[in-house]
Amino acid sequence: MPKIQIMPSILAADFGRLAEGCKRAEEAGADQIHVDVMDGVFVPNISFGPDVVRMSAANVKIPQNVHLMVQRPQDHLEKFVTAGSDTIQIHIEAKCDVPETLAAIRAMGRRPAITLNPETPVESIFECLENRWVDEVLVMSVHPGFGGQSYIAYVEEKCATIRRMADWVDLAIDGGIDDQTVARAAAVGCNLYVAGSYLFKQDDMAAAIADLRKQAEEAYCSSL
Ligand SMILES: O=C(CO)[C@H](O)[C@H](O)COP(=O)(O)O
Repeated sequence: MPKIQIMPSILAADFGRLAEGCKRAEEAGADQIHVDVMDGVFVPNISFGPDVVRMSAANVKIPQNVHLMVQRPQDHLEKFVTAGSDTIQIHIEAKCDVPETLAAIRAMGRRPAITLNPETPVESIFECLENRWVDEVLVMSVHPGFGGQSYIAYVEEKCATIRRMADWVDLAIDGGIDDQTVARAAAVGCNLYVAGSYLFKQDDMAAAIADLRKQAEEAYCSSL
């Protein structure tokens, strides 16, 4: 079974105390910090740039999982690598040469990942899996751009297809993950869980992370 990992999204942290938010997530048992980068073009919102990745990397020891919701990821890779990104997720819908951009991420010593929006057919990423251009796939279970949206269940079919095709890949899910949805995502093969608003609103984030992890492990095991 692939390792179950919980990745709090600092999009849901207090922007006035981001460093504290990163440390709080690490101390609560998070496996990675998820940083949502939005350019206001690919998605209708603007969030963080490489300096926020640099800040997070300076404040925690766990890896930086960086989600580029940007139109032209190829123009920004070096800055995000230098800032301390460990995994870099680009969108299949971005305006770039996808194989070339994924190869560039790998050549810079980072983990390449491909992301797809809820309405994007799963077939669009088959080539990435068949050629092992990626170490990770991120399935969006909300329309990207904002935290706090409801989980879109129809993406589960895509997750199941990806897991059937690639037992080696880290399969992440992002959007609306909480104590009601994590087991559903695990049952279709997801092993990495991005959770923003649910985790940051908790008084006891450590208990919430432990609960998500336990639910995910049980549901993943039962699906085997
Ligand atoms: O990528 C994102 C938005 O584009 C966020 O990571 C995602 O929505 C997580 O937030 P929440 O857990 O609040 O749904």
